[in-house]
Parts: sequence; C-alpha cells; structure tokens
Amino acid sequence: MGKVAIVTYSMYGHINAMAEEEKKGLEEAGCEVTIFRVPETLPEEVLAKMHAPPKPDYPVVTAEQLVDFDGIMFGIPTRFGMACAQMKSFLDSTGGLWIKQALSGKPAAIFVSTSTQGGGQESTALTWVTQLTHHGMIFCPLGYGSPGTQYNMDAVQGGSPWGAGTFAGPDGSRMPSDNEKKTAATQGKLFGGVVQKLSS
Ligand SMILES: Cc1cc2nc3c(=O)[nH]c(=O)nc-3n(C[C@H](O)[C@H](O)[C@H](O)COP(=O)(O)O)c2cc1C
Repeated sequence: MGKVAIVTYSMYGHINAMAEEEKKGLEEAGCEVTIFRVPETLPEEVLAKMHAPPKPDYPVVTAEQLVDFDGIMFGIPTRFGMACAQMKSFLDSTGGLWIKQALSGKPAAIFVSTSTQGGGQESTALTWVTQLTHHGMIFCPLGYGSPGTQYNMDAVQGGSPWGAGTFAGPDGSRMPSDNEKKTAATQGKLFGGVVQKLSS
C-alpha cells in the first residue's frame, strides 16, 4: 500500500478543506494518507491580528519524516503568486535530505489556494516545481484528468493543469465549491494511482 503525506499550510482553512478531498481520492486509490501541517513561522500576536483561527489537529511535519512516504502532495496558499513563506521555510529545512538526495524519485503533486481569479493558481504551482526539481522528485501534474469539472464554464472555479485549486475570495469567506472539491478528489485518486504503481 503506497503511503502518501499531504504537507500543508493553511491560515484560514481553505487548503485544509482541499486536503481532506485529496485524501478521499488517495484513499480510493488504496493509499494510506497522513495530512501534516508545516511549522508556523508567524508569532501568535500577528496571527491574531490576521484573524487566523486555531490550527487543525494535524501533526507538524519534520523534514526527516518525508523519507518514510512513497509520495508527497503539497497544499499551498498563495502569497504574491508564489508559495507562502511557511511552506518555503519548511522546504529550506530539507537541506539534509537534499544533500543525500533522499527524496529523489518520489512522486509529488501540488494543489493551491488563492484569494482571487488569476491570483497565482498556476504560478504558485509552477514556481514550487523548482523545489521538487532540486530534490529530484517527479512532478505529477493533474493535466486535464478531471474533465467533468475542469471544462466547466458555468461557475467561477480554481484549479489548473498544474493541480487542483480553490478561490478563497478577497475577504477569505469563500470556501471550496463542489467542483473544486471534486477536482481535488480526482487529483488525489490519479496521484494515488501513480504512487501505487511506483511503490509496488
Ligand atoms: C501576504 C499575503 C499575500 C497574498 N498574496 C496573494 C496573491 O498574490 N494572490 C491571491 O490571489 N491571494 C493572495 N493572498 C491570499 C491568500 O492566498 C489566501 O488567504 C489563501 O489562499 C487562503 O487559503 P488558506 O485559508 O488555506 O490559508 C495573500 C495573502 C497574504 C496574507
């Protein structure tokens, strides 16, 4: 059974909601899934000023734990069209793995959250591929693997061939739509299939 880590950061819960859908799809593909969160880098007083709710009950990931998994998904909220500093800070802590190329050959996938349309749905994922590349990981894009939802033009929705995505809205009040959740679950199932093949 392929073991998958979903490594997340989420300030307001959008990435968490998408991670739960990804997990459903991964489990459908027969994978064993653990959702982690990366260490917070902001002080409590700043989080309070940003109206961040309490963190979910996901374990905080350490770099060394990644080695135990057959595949890794990264759930990333956008900051200025790229990954948030918390995710980058965590990846910066993986230098010890990088020098040994301990993650080389592991499949990886990405899903994102942005406030606005065009706010970084694609650029957040594509700039994260640099992290995967230096580790020798295999980027598994969604492509158009969820045509039923990705070709839909009747509603506003996040996501791209780079991976599933959601729009949080300018004030963060919009939670993932049914289409976005379906795309995330399908991405999980497709990625889970790849992990199963590579780990068997
Ligand atoms: C400093 C900062 C920069 C941001 N930059 C962008 C951006 O470039 N584009 C965008 O659409 N949203 C941007 N956002 C909004 C976040 O992406 C949004 O809050 C996040 O996707 C919500 O997901 P979460 O609840 O899982 O954290 C930014 C937020 C902050 C605090």
